[in-house]
Amino acid sequence: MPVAWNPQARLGPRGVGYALRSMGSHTPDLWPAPLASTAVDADLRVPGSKSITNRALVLAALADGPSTIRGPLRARDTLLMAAALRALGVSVEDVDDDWLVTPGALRGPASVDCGLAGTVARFLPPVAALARGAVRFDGDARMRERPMGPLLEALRALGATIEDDGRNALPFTVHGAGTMPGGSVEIDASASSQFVSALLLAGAHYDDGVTVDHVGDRVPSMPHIEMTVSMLRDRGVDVDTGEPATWRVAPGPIKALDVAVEPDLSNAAPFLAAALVTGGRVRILGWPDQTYQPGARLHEIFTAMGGHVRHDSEGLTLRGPEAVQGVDLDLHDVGELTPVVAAVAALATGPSRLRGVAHLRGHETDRLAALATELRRLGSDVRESADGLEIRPRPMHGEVFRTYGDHRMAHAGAVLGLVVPGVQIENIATTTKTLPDFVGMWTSMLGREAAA
Ligand SMILES: O=C(O)C1=C[C@@H](OP(=O)(O)O)[C@@H](O)[C@H](O)C1
Ligand SMILES: C=C(OP(=O)(O)O)C(=O)O
Repeated sequence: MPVAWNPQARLGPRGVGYALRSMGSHTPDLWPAPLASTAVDADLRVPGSKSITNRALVLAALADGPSTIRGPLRARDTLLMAAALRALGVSVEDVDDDWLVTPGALRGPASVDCGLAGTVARFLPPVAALARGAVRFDGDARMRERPMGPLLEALRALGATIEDDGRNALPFTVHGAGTMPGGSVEIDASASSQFVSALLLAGAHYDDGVTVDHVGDRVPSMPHIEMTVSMLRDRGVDVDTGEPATWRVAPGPIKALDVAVEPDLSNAAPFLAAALVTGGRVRILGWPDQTYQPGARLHEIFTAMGGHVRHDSEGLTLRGPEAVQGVDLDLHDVGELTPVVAAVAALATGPSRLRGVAHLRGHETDRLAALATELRRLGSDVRESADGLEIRPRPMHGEVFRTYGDHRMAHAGAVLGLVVPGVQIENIATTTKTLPDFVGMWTSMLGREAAA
């Protein structure tokens, strides 16, 4: 019989009692999350960053010559981006593990499937406005609900013709005229930093460039905008960030550039969390010295939760503590880390407050509602506020953990399943959005064969 996990028990999450779990047959769409029979001890390499790969693809498509993207992520979000660029007339060829991107005249008619990728849905309409012809955008049912309005309005103000059904959301058609006037625009980017990144990525090809003024509540995920600015500057684009909440991209060429993609540090989060909650050790190989990825904050966050983190030339190593500590954190800048941090918080010895992340309600699912529901289902005491979660750890028990088509919900469930017997994750395949083989990596981290 499965035993319940109890944060108050002195045994702590490393207790051998967790190791027992029925290995019987399971419903095909439910993945029995493996328990850690001992403290995790592993060295891992995670695939390339989604955010860097998709920016590199867009910039290579707009560049003045061919670019090689080394070690790109090949997962649903980036394969959709590559397919969309091909549909627009760009050549994206596989060369061993790399992608060779050769720009072509952007043209419609074309159809773009955004799937559930915010980066595809937000970064490509400003590019499609530069194409000659009609470019139709659509995506998964949930992508039709994710915020798009401020970006579409901004593009219209900059000279684009966009036809939609009056909801200012997917599906819509961008009628590209081959050129875009550009200029200055105000936008409320409080729902997504991707609105700003999108305008900056294409803006150098607009006749007057683009000046984006954010008006509204603070912009989330600022490191992702800094990543955009830095990748533009690496390609010779003049970006002025002198005034707060204003970005100006001067018109001009985007230089072709060969780049190596950093590992995806947000996807490293569940693996590092595995060391934290089992009192083990995980090293992520090739952790960059300098990065704009939000995962850089994991060092500080997991240290605050009791982990011992060391970054050296080999990678980033996390050693788990005897007991995980609760935290009070503003995750506004690094919202995509929230699901995994919430899972660890539910396994802590004290309460946690995660705040500043109202924009997560517009992500792959309403992540605040989803986390509150699923953590409660397993036994936690969770209070959902407008912009965050308060989590009071309680003894947890095995249950179905629903993912709502959200890869990071699946990561959160897997972390819980390491120490809570009997957790079954619905639709683990949703992890392929940004990681081609989460199950394989997870089970090999635990020294097991993949069973899904
Ligand atoms: O630009 C990017 O690559 C991203 C920006 C962020 O979006 P939001 O600002 O909408 O949170 C982040 O959550 C997303 O995973 C990736
Ligand atoms: C919010 C996320 O994705 P997207 O790029 O689809 O917005 C995410 O990966 O956590």
